Amino acid sequence: MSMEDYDHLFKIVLIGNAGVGKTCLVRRFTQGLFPPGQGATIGVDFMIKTVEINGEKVKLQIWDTAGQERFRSITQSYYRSANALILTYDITCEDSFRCLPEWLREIEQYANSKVVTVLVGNKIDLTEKREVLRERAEEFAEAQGMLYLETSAKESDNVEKLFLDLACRLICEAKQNSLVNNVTSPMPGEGKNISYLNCCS
Ligand SMILES: Nc1nc2c(ncn2[C@@H]2O[C@H](COP(=O)(O)OP(=O)(O)OP(=O)(O)O)[C@@H](O)[C@H]2O)c(=O)[nH]1
Repeated sequence: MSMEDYDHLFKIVLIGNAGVGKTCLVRRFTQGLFPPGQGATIGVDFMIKTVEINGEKVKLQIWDTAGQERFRSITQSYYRSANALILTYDITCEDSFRCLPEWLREIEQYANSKVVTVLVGNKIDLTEKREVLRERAEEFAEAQGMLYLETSAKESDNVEKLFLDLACRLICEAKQNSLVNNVTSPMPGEGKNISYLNCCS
C-alpha cells in the first residue's frame, strides 16, 4: 500500500444532454439513492467513491457536468484530465441519441486521446417509452470504438456494473501502460484493445 489511502486514482467525467440522468446515475452509485425531483446541474458537481477491486483500493473522482448548452464552456475544461468519460443518453429520447455525434466532436476536441469512453443508454425501466433500440445504439458505439451499457438509475440496474467495470478497465490500462513504458515506447493506440468485460472477470 502506498502512502495514500488508495492504490489507484481515476477521474471519471459524465457528459450528455440535459435530463438524461447523469446526476441520478452518480447519486445512485455514490449514495445508493434515486433523488426525487432532481434539479438541473449548474456547471459541474463532484463526488468521490473508493471501491475495492481484486484487493486494490481504487479512488474514483466522479465529475457530473451540466448538460445544458449554456454551461458548455465550463464543462469542456473538465475533459482534458479525465481518464474516462461516460457519455449518457436517454433511451426514451431520440433527440438525446441524435446529439451523440456532437458530443463525440467535443470529446475529440477537448479530451485526452487515451480517454476510455463508455456510451450509456439510461432509463431502461421505461420500457414502453423506448425510442432508441438497443441494437442501434450498440452498432453506433461499436463503430465509434466505444463500450456500451444500458442502465436504470431509478431501479439501480447496471449502475454498479458501469462504474466497477470501468474502474477495472482503467486499472488494466494503467498496468499495461506502465508495462509498455518500461519495455519500449508505445505505438499510438497500443494498449487500447482490452475487452471491457473480460479484464475483471
Ligand atoms: N424513469 C427514470 N427516470 C430517470 C432515470 N434517471 C434519471 N431520471 C429522471 O430524469 C430527470 C433528469 O435526471 P438528472 O439526473 O437530473 O439528469 P441530468 O442528465 O443530470 O441533467 P442535467 O443536470 O440538466 O444535465 C429527473 O427527473 C430524474 O428523476 C432513470 O433511470 N429512470
